[in-house]
Amino acid sequence: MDISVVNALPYEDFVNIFGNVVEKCPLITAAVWTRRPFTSLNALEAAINEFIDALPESGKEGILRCHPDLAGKHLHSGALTRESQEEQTRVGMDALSSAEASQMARLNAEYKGRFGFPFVICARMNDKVTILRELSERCRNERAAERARGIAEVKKICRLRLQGLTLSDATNKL
Ligand SMILES: NC(=O)N[C@H]1NC(=O)NC1=O
Repeated sequence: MDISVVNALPYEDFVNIFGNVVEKCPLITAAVWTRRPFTSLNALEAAINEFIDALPESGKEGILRCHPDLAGKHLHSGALTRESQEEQTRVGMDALSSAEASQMARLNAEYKGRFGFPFVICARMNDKVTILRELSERCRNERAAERARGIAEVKKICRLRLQGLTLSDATNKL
């Protein structure tokens, strides 16, 4: 997909197409539309990252709170966004053994109880073993370090979602 096509999109289309590159945060996409023209997709990604970095810590925590739990109740009820459903399924979060599922539920609850936001990790850059290990280790971090780490993972998820969109039929037909 040519960046000139992206730059020509009215904001309604821009938000429809790119609105979930940060999970359930279309406001970010709507805000960066004003930064057009982008010289490349990397420049669009950079504008999103700058917007996130400029938020107060409460805003960054808000972004984390928009993320569903990994292997949580929404995965099983089919209530996730399409992107999240794909990412979680691809890494086998829907097919955990009962021991893995209960370990994940226990650690997710412990993490949320400690920090007040959910554990976020870029599922597509991990597998279920590394996700469980990271979840267990990151429960021991300080809150500020975890906020920063979670946001770094949000940016990785965003990058992969942007790349996926530029290759997808939806955007190639624009
Ligand atoms: N909680 C969490 O990390 N959620 C996610 N990670 C990811 O790659 N997709 C998600 O929905």
